[in-house]
Amino acid sequence: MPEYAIEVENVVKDFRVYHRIYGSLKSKVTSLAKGLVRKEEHSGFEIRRALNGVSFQIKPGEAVAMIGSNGSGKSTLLSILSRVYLPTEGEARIVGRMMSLLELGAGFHHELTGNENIFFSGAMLGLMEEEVAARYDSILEFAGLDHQAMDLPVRMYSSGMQLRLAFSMAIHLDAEVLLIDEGLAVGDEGFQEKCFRKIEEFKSQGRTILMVTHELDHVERLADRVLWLNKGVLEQDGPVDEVLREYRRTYFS
Ligand SMILES: Nc1ncnc2c1ncn2[C@@H]1O[C@H](COP(=O)(O)OP(=O)(O)OP(=O)(O)O)[C@@H](O)[C@H]1O
Repeated sequence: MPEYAIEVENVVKDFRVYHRIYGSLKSKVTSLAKGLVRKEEHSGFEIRRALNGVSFQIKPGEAVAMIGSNGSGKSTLLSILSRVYLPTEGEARIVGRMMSLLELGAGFHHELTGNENIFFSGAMLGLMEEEVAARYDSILEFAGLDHQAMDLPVRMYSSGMQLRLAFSMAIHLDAEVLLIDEGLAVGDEGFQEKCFRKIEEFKSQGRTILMVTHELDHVERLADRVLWLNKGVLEQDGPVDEVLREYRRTYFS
Protein backbone atom coordinates (compact mmCIF):
# COMPACT_ATOMS: atom_id res chain seq x y z
CA MET A 1 0.00 0.00 0.00
CA PRO A 2 1.39 3.48 -0.82
CA GLU A 3 2.26 5.73 2.11
CA TYR A 4 -0.09 8.45 0.84
CA ALA A 5 -3.20 8.29 -1.33
CA ILE A 6 -3.21 12.06 -1.88
CA GLU A 7 -0.20 14.38 -1.80
CA VAL A 8 -0.41 18.12 -2.31
CA GLU A 9 2.85 20.05 -2.28
CA ASN A 10 3.04 23.83 -2.30
CA VAL A 11 0.18 24.21 -4.72
CA VAL A 12 -0.44 27.68 -6.10
CA LYS A 13 -3.28 28.39 -8.52
CA ASP A 14 -3.69 31.67 -10.33
CA PHE A 15 -6.66 32.48 -12.53
CA ARG A 16 -6.75 35.21 -15.11
CA VAL A 17 -9.82 37.35 -14.63
CA TYR A 18 -10.53 39.26 -17.81
CA HIS A 19 -11.73 42.83 -17.62
CA ARG A 20 -14.97 43.66 -19.29
CA ILE A 21 -14.51 46.19 -22.00
CA TYR A 22 -16.94 49.07 -21.65
CA GLY A 23 -17.39 51.76 -24.25
CA SER A 24 -16.41 51.66 -27.87
CA LEU A 25 -13.22 50.22 -29.19
CA LYS A 26 -12.35 53.68 -30.45
CA SER A 27 -12.59 55.26 -26.97
CA LYS A 28 -10.54 52.39 -25.51
CA VAL A 29 -7.82 52.80 -28.09
CA THR A 30 -7.81 56.57 -27.53
CA SER A 31 -7.43 56.18 -23.75
CA LEU A 32 -4.68 53.61 -24.22
CA ALA A 33 -2.87 55.98 -26.57
CA LYS A 34 -3.21 58.80 -24.05
CA GLY A 35 -1.95 56.57 -21.26
CA LEU A 36 -5.23 56.83 -19.33
CA VAL A 37 -5.50 53.10 -18.57
CA ARG A 38 -3.34 51.46 -15.93
CA LYS A 39 -0.76 48.95 -17.12
CA GLU A 40 -2.54 45.77 -16.06
CA GLU A 41 -5.67 46.90 -17.90
CA HIS A 42 -3.70 47.10 -21.14
CA SER A 43 -3.33 43.37 -21.11
CA GLY A 44 -7.04 42.92 -20.40
CA PHE A 45 -6.84 40.72 -17.29
CA GLU A 46 -5.70 40.57 -13.72
CA ILE A 47 -4.41 37.62 -11.76
CA ARG A 48 -6.54 36.15 -8.98
CA ARG A 49 -4.66 33.78 -6.68
CA ALA A 50 -7.10 31.07 -5.58
CA LEU A 51 -4.52 28.87 -3.79
CA ASN A 52 -1.35 30.16 -2.23
CA GLY A 53 1.11 27.42 -1.31
CA VAL A 54 -1.13 24.62 0.01
CA SER A 55 0.48 21.38 1.22
CA PHE A 56 -0.94 18.29 2.92
CA GLN A 57 -0.90 14.50 2.66
CA ILE A 58 -3.73 12.01 3.12
CA LYS A 59 -3.10 8.36 3.97
CA PRO A 60 -5.04 5.48 2.40
CA GLY A 61 -8.20 4.86 4.42
CA GLU A 62 -8.51 8.39 5.78
CA ALA A 63 -11.74 10.36 5.39
CA VAL A 64 -10.91 14.03 5.29
CA ALA A 65 -13.28 16.99 5.08
CA MET A 66 -12.28 20.31 3.61
CA ILE A 67 -14.09 23.36 4.95
CA GLY A 68 -13.77 27.11 4.54
CA SER A 69 -15.86 30.12 3.65
CA ASN A 70 -17.01 30.92 0.08
CA GLY A 71 -14.15 31.56 -2.28
CA SER A 72 -11.46 30.06 -0.03
CA GLY A 73 -10.24 27.73 -2.80
CA LYS A 74 -11.83 24.36 -1.90
CA SER A 75 -13.35 23.58 -5.30
CA THR A 76 -10.23 24.77 -7.07
CA LEU A 77 -8.15 22.33 -5.07
CA LEU A 78 -10.50 19.41 -5.83
CA SER A 79 -10.47 20.39 -9.51
CA ILE A 80 -6.66 20.28 -9.52
CA LEU A 81 -6.72 16.84 -7.88
CA SER A 82 -9.28 15.74 -10.49
CA ARG A 83 -7.05 17.07 -13.28
CA VAL A 84 -9.59 19.61 -14.47
CA TYR A 85 -6.99 22.34 -13.82
CA LEU A 86 -3.21 22.25 -13.69
CA PRO A 87 -1.61 23.98 -10.72
CA THR A 88 0.31 27.17 -11.51
CA GLU A 89 3.04 25.97 -9.15
CA GLY A 90 3.56 22.89 -7.02
CA GLU A 91 2.28 19.34 -7.39
CA ALA A 92 -0.87 17.40 -6.63
CA ARG A 93 -0.81 13.60 -6.81
CA ILE A 94 -3.30 10.83 -6.30
CA VAL A 95 -2.19 7.24 -5.99
CA GLY A 96 -4.91 4.74 -6.90
CA ARG A 97 -8.07 4.76 -8.98
CA MET A 98 -9.79 8.07 -8.41
CA MET A 99 -13.36 9.09 -9.03
CA SER A 100 -14.56 12.60 -8.47
CA LEU A 101 -18.00 13.98 -7.85
CA LEU A 102 -17.31 17.61 -8.58
CA GLU A 103 -20.02 20.08 -9.30
CA LEU A 104 -23.00 18.11 -10.30
CA GLY A 105 -22.75 16.16 -13.50
CA ALA A 106 -19.19 17.27 -14.22
CA GLY A 107 -17.99 13.71 -14.66
CA PHE A 108 -20.72 12.76 -17.13
CA HIS A 109 -20.79 12.89 -20.88
CA HIS A 110 -24.13 14.58 -21.27
CA GLU A 111 -24.96 13.35 -24.75
CA LEU A 112 -24.34 9.72 -23.76
CA THR A 113 -27.02 7.66 -22.05
CA GLY A 114 -26.80 6.59 -18.41
CA ASN A 115 -25.81 3.09 -19.62
CA GLU A 116 -23.03 4.41 -21.82
CA ASN A 117 -21.72 6.61 -19.02
CA ILE A 118 -21.52 3.64 -16.64
CA PHE A 119 -19.47 1.57 -19.10
CA PHE A 120 -17.34 4.54 -20.12
CA SER A 121 -16.44 5.41 -16.50
CA GLY A 122 -15.77 1.76 -15.74
CA ALA A 123 -13.32 1.61 -18.65
CA MET A 124 -11.66 4.83 -17.46
CA LEU A 125 -11.15 3.19 -14.07
CA GLY A 126 -9.53 0.21 -15.78
CA LEU A 127 -12.39 -2.30 -15.42
CA MET A 128 -13.21 -4.90 -18.09
CA GLU A 129 -16.64 -4.72 -19.68
CA GLU A 130 -17.70 -7.95 -17.89
CA GLU A 131 -16.63 -6.47 -14.56
CA VAL A 132 -18.80 -3.42 -15.13
CA ALA A 133 -21.67 -5.63 -16.30
CA ALA A 134 -21.43 -7.66 -13.08
CA ARG A 135 -21.97 -4.48 -11.05
CA TYR A 136 -24.62 -2.99 -13.30
CA ASP A 137 -27.69 -4.11 -11.33
CA SER A 138 -26.24 -2.92 -8.02
CA ILE A 139 -25.48 0.48 -9.55
CA LEU A 140 -29.09 0.85 -10.68
CA GLU A 141 -30.51 -0.48 -7.46
CA PHE A 142 -28.51 1.86 -5.23
CA ALA A 143 -29.28 4.82 -7.49
CA GLY A 144 -32.98 3.91 -7.51
CA LEU A 145 -33.08 4.34 -11.30
CA ASP A 146 -34.78 2.01 -13.75
CA HIS A 147 -33.68 0.60 -17.12
CA GLN A 148 -35.82 3.13 -18.98
CA ALA A 149 -33.93 6.04 -17.43
CA MET A 150 -30.64 4.35 -18.31
CA ASP A 151 -31.48 4.60 -22.02
CA LEU A 152 -31.88 8.40 -21.86
CA PRO A 153 -29.03 10.85 -22.40
CA VAL A 154 -27.78 12.16 -19.06
CA ARG A 155 -28.63 15.75 -20.07
CA MET A 156 -32.29 14.76 -19.58
CA TYR A 157 -31.74 13.73 -15.94
CA SER A 158 -32.77 15.93 -13.03
CA SER A 159 -29.96 17.06 -10.72
CA GLY A 160 -31.13 14.49 -8.14
CA MET A 161 -30.95 11.68 -10.73
CA GLN A 162 -27.46 12.78 -11.78
CA LEU A 163 -26.30 12.76 -8.17
CA ARG A 164 -27.76 9.31 -7.54
CA LEU A 165 -26.11 7.82 -10.61
CA ALA A 166 -22.75 9.55 -10.07
CA PHE A 167 -22.53 8.50 -6.43
CA SER A 168 -23.63 4.96 -7.16
CA MET A 169 -21.05 4.62 -9.95
CA ALA A 170 -18.31 5.98 -7.68
CA ILE A 171 -18.90 3.42 -4.98
CA HIS A 172 -19.58 0.41 -7.18
CA LEU A 173 -16.83 0.84 -9.76
CA ASP A 174 -14.01 0.13 -7.31
CA ALA A 175 -12.65 3.65 -6.97
CA GLU A 176 -9.94 3.75 -4.30
CA VAL A 177 -9.99 7.50 -3.84
CA LEU A 178 -13.23 9.44 -3.85
CA LEU A 179 -13.38 13.23 -4.19
CA ILE A 180 -16.75 14.79 -3.37
CA ASP A 181 -17.64 18.46 -3.78
CA GLU A 182 -20.83 19.38 -1.93
CA GLY A 183 -22.49 16.54 -3.81
CA LEU A 184 -24.48 15.11 -0.94
CA ALA A 185 -26.25 18.36 -0.20
CA VAL A 186 -28.40 17.91 -3.31
CA GLY A 187 -29.93 14.54 -2.51
CA ASP A 188 -33.10 14.08 -0.48
CA GLU A 189 -32.72 12.95 3.12
CA GLY A 190 -33.33 9.27 2.44
CA PHE A 191 -30.68 9.16 -0.26
CA GLN A 192 -28.23 11.18 1.87
CA GLU A 193 -28.56 8.64 4.66
CA LYS A 194 -27.90 5.79 2.19
CA CYS A 195 -24.81 7.66 0.96
CA PHE A 196 -23.53 8.19 4.51
CA ARG A 197 -23.76 4.47 5.20
CA LYS A 198 -21.96 3.69 1.94
CA ILE A 199 -19.23 6.19 2.73
CA GLU A 200 -18.75 4.56 6.15
CA GLU A 201 -18.46 1.16 4.42
CA PHE A 202 -16.07 2.67 1.85
CA LYS A 203 -13.88 3.95 4.72
CA SER A 204 -13.91 0.62 6.51
CA GLN A 205 -12.53 -0.98 3.32
CA GLY A 206 -9.45 1.23 3.57
CA ARG A 207 -10.48 3.54 0.76
CA THR A 208 -9.80 7.25 0.86
CA ILE A 209 -12.24 10.15 0.80
CA LEU A 210 -11.70 13.87 0.47
CA MET A 211 -14.93 15.83 0.64
CA VAL A 212 -15.71 19.50 0.50
CA THR A 213 -18.71 20.58 2.50
CA HIS A 214 -20.30 23.48 4.35
CA GLU A 215 -22.36 21.04 6.46
CA LEU A 216 -20.49 20.71 9.72
CA ASP A 217 -22.71 17.86 10.93
CA HIS A 218 -21.66 15.86 7.84
CA VAL A 219 -18.04 16.56 8.81
CA GLU A 220 -18.65 15.32 12.35
CA ARG A 221 -20.31 12.18 11.14
CA LEU A 222 -17.95 11.14 8.36
CA ALA A 223 -14.52 12.71 8.70
CA ASP A 224 -11.45 11.65 10.69
CA ARG A 225 -9.66 14.88 9.99
CA VAL A 226 -10.40 18.41 8.76
CA LEU A 227 -8.55 20.77 6.44
CA TRP A 228 -9.65 24.39 6.85
CA LEU A 229 -8.85 26.61 3.89
CA ASN A 230 -8.92 30.36 4.33
CA LYS A 231 -8.31 32.70 1.40
CA GLY A 232 -6.26 30.12 -0.45
CA VAL A 233 -4.11 29.16 2.54
CA LEU A 234 -4.38 26.10 4.78
CA GLU A 235 -5.42 27.70 8.08
CA GLN A 236 -5.64 24.44 10.05
CA ASP A 237 -5.18 20.71 9.50
CA GLY A 238 -6.11 18.46 12.39
CA PRO A 239 -8.63 16.31 14.27
CA VAL A 240 -12.31 17.09 13.68
CA ASP A 241 -13.15 18.38 17.18
CA GLU A 242 -10.14 20.71 17.38
CA VAL A 243 -10.51 22.28 13.97
CA LEU A 244 -14.30 22.65 14.19
CA ARG A 245 -14.02 24.26 17.65
CA GLU A 246 -11.70 26.91 16.23
CA TYR A 247 -13.73 27.29 13.03
CA ARG A 248 -16.99 27.81 14.95
CA ARG A 249 -15.28 30.26 17.32
CA THR A 250 -14.10 32.26 14.30
CA TYR A 251 -17.31 32.27 12.28
CA PHE A 252 -20.19 31.56 14.63
CA SER A 253 -19.45 33.35 17.90
N1 LIG B 1 -12.36 29.67 -13.43
C1 LIG B 1 -12.08 30.69 -12.62
N2 LIG B 1 -11.71 31.91 -13.10
C2 LIG B 1 -11.42 32.92 -12.28
N3 LIG B 1 -11.47 32.86 -10.93
C3 LIG B 1 -11.85 31.69 -10.40
C4 LIG B 1 -12.18 30.55 -11.20
N4 LIG B 1 -12.52 29.52 -10.37
C5 LIG B 1 -12.41 30.01 -9.12
N5 LIG B 1 -12.02 31.31 -9.13
C6 LIG B 1 -11.75 32.16 -7.97
O1 LIG B 1 -10.89 31.46 -7.10
C7 LIG B 1 -11.27 31.68 -5.75
C8 LIG B 1 -11.56 30.34 -5.08
O2 LIG B 1 -12.75 29.80 -5.64
P1 LIG B 1 -13.32 28.34 -5.25
O3 LIG B 1 -14.52 28.09 -6.10
O4 LIG B 1 -12.21 27.37 -5.31
O5 LIG B 1 -13.74 28.58 -3.75
P2 LIG B 1 -14.61 27.62 -2.79
O6 LIG B 1 -13.90 27.60 -1.47
O7 LIG B 1 -14.88 26.32 -3.44
O8 LIG B 1 -15.96 28.47 -2.64
P3 LIG B 1 -17.49 27.99 -2.36
O9 LIG B 1 -17.57 27.56 -0.93
O10 LIG B 1 -18.27 29.25 -2.60
O11 LIG B 1 -17.82 26.91 -3.34
C9 LIG B 1 -12.46 32.64 -5.78
O12 LIG B 1 -11.96 33.94 -5.62
C10 LIG B 1 -13.01 32.44 -7.17
O13 LIG B 1 -13.63 33.61 -7.62
